[in-house]
Amino acid sequence: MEHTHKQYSSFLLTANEMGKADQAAVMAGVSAMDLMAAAGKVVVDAVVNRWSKRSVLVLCGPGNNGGDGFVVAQHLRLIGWPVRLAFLGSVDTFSTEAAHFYQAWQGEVDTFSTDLLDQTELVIDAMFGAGLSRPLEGKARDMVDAMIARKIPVCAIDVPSGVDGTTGAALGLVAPAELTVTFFRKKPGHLLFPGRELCGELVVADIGIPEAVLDELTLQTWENSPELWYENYPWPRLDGHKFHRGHAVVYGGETLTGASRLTARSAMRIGAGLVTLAAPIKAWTVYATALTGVMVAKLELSQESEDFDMVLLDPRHNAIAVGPGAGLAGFESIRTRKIVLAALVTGRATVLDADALSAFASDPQTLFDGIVGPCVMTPHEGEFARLFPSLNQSHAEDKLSRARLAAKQSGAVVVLKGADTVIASPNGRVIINSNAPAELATGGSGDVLAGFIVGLLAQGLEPFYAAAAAVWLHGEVGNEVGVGLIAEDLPDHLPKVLSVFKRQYFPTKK
Ligand SMILES: NC(=O)C1=CN([C@@H]2O[C@H](COP(=O)(O)OP(=O)(O)OC[C@H]3O[C@@H](n4cnc5c(N)ncnc54)[C@H](O)[C@@H]3O)[C@@H](O)[C@H]2O)[C@@H](O)CC1
Ligand SMILES: [K+]
Repeated sequence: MEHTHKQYSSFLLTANEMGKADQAAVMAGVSAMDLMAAAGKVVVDAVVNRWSKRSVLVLCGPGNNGGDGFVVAQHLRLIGWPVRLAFLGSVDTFSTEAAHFYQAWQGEVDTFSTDLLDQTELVIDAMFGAGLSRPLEGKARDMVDAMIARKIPVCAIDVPSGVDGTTGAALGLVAPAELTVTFFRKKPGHLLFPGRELCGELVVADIGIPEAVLDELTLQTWENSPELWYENYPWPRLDGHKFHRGHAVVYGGETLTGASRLTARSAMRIGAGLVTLAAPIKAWTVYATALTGVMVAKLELSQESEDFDMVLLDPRHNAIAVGPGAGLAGFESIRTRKIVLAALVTGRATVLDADALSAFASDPQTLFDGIVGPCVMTPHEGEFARLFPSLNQSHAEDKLSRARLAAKQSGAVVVLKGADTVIASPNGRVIINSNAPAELATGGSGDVLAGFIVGLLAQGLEPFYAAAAAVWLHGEVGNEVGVGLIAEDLPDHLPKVLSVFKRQYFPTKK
């Protein structure tokens, strides 16, 4: 991805990068004082937009987040809101700007005590933002404890205090916000759980940092959005032919035949020109009866992987998916491994999901060594832990870093699934997805995603974009179907979602 203007809005900045953007803005002539004044002002705008006049307690911490709090308090006071302010720091260690707004505050500065919550209807959480380095302790912790117990509505500045803006981790106790106002761009922690949930509604406001500062940063993280990949999206061409739209091959297992059928149907729906489902002979009739638009190839007993090789001899078969329903019981595991390695050795674009990943739990390196071409792996957390034991959750790495390291280690694009799916490329670029509804967490949903990815790979989209586009469309279809969703609905509602997407991004295309 180049740093084109179109992609600017989906950039995500870590706390460190945000600091650099801030410095670059100051170098470009924007005053730090103006930035803090603007930050406070946009928070007030968002507060007034959401709540009617009520008694407010502004909790200010020792850094610039606290400085923003002083600006907010003063503005709210000027428009007639009852405001009290408590400060957990010392003006002597405040930055010049924060000290300026401390001086400008015309009200009392109360000592930091939970008694202040008694007459409070709204808390402005200006304790810690991007500078948080450890869990809250002492008075700050007691305050958060009391805020949680009393369920007082909170508006957080930048992040709810205690949330790491870069990783979304909660460093200890956090009072969830109803509204979080952040500046310039989102941070990964606004999208990654638990941070995402703790933020409540998120408002991203302009505070006068020039867009051009982004050119000075080497950014590698984006929020998933069609902005990133729509220009590459493979729409059917009028002068096209089904062979121009690729030919996906999906391996179907012997027992759970529903999984790979969903994958094959999804690959068709997303526009693969042709789809062949290759299945062991025992299950062949099931597939042949159930599938209409999808061709079914027979893999003879005991020579399934050799027959699979034969299917792949046809150079038009340009994308392969293995995993959904592939099988792990007894010898099936060995067969699944052989099929995976047969797919990979062709060097063609391959999606590996579910059993294709778990089959290599005992020696993941064999799998990684086999990856010689474009490959997308789509583990959920359980599969990820089996394949990357050194990166699993208990090792305290955040989701972003784990996905990034896994992609580097394996050489594949890694789609680490969940409510906050992360798509990582071996070259370090990462996209966080944010449009998936809870309804998508249902059996078969992953099989559909694998089908969307392989269908896009068949049409020539590069793996990182194919994964991102598929994950986004999967989320959109989930939203379209909503409550009561079952996986079968997903491919069949895709046409509607695609036509909305097409109208929005390609208004002139027929
Ligand atoms: N980046 C930007 O462009 C702008 C940022 N602004 C604000 O500045 C904030 C960042 O300011 P800072 O870098 O000063 O960081 P913070 O205000 O988050 O806090 C930093 C201070 O807290 C201390 N600290 C960290 N964790 C602690 C803990 N658990 N217990 C006690 N003390 C702890 C640090 O030692 C440091 O003194 C942002 O979150 C935002 O609210 C705005 O003022 C305007 C512009
Ligand atoms: K905060």
